Amino acid sequence: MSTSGWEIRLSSTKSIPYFFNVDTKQSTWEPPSEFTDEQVKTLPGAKEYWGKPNQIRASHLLVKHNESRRPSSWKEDHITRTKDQAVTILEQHQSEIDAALNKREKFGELATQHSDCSSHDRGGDLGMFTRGQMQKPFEDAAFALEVGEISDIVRTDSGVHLILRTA
Ligand SMILES: Cn1nc(-c2ccccc2)cc1C(=O)N[C@H](Cc1nc2ccccc2[nH]1)C(=O)O
Repeated sequence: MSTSGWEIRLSSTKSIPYFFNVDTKQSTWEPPSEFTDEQVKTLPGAKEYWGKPNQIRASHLLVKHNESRRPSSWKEDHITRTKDQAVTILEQHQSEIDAALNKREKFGELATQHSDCSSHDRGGDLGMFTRGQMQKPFEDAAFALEVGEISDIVRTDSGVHLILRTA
């Protein structure tokens, strides 16, 4: 598979890298599936985004509760569920993901439908981040994951999360 015409650009709204083909004008958030990791790293623009040391990429599914730092979201103006109720909801999502054939796909579907984070419309994708950018419990859990791995339930001031490391 030729990588000709493909490059990595930064999405203006979400400062998330995406893949653009200057010849065909195709654009995609994920590298074209036929590209090897090595080919992705040779694309124009790759050095700036994949080259940064100690940078990872992750998606998450957040369920907020009445003690959350900001107990509202795109879904509910005023979130009143308790922390225990939020954990129970997240455990139900965790069971669905565990039972799914394609866990990454199921994770993205559930995050899009149910995450209380504004990243829900990107399947929960938070883009690339380094240590020092996210709340500590989230950072420690995300950096402890292997690429493709999903965390257990993680508690932060924002609520309770499942995290999928994607890069
Ligand atoms: C840290 N972050 N990145 C995005 C984001 C990233 C890419 C595209 C759209 C939104 C949203 C947020 C964010 O703080 N969202 C908060 C909820 C939240 N709290 C978090 C704590 C840790 C990690 C992610 C988190 N998301 C909100 O919507 O109330």
